[in-house]
Amino acid sequence: MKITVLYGTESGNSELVAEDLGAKLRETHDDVEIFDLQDFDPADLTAEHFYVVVCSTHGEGDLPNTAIDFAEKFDQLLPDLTGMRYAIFGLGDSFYDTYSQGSEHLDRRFTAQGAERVGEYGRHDASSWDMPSDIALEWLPGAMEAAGLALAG
Ligand SMILES: Cc1cc2nc3c(=O)[nH]c(=O)nc-3n(C[C@H](O)[C@H](O)[C@H](O)COP(=O)(O)O)c2cc1C
Repeated sequence: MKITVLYGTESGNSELVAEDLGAKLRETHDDVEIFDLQDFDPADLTAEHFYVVVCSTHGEGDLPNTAIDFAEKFDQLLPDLTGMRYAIFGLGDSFYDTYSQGSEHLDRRFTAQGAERVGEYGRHDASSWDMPSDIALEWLPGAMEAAGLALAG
């Protein structure tokens, strides 16, 4: 199955996570693409692909810069996402009351349009000592198992 990694970021952490998850996925899958959400048209979402979504939180629990236009276009289009499956990994900082809510704006939109989230909702807390990619790479195998997709050990 084709896998598309989508990321929304403001200061680059989610991009690094997306690149590292993409590299891990490419060890097992031939067809893995990675897009910044600002370069991705919501009309291109399809049940033919499995999506791994990585997105941070900015403002007060808001989407990061590179995801804002995508969300606006999505709301105009309201694509039928029936049959589409995705896993999601959110970045945030538990210092904020609005911890990790940025990615949830995408999660809500996707499920409202009929897509199915699989696996645990992944999260990285910038107040922890952990590197975002380390936590994301620990999260990925469970998400891929829930999706029924293989991953190199
Ligand atoms: C100005 C600013 C506002 C932020 N607001 C929130 C927030 O409301 N909730 C949250 O959980 N994290 C918040 N964060 C933390 C970021 O989500 C976190 O640092 C994340 O790793 C950034 O990822 P990115 O580089 O992909 O944008 C904020 C960070 C900054 C700099």
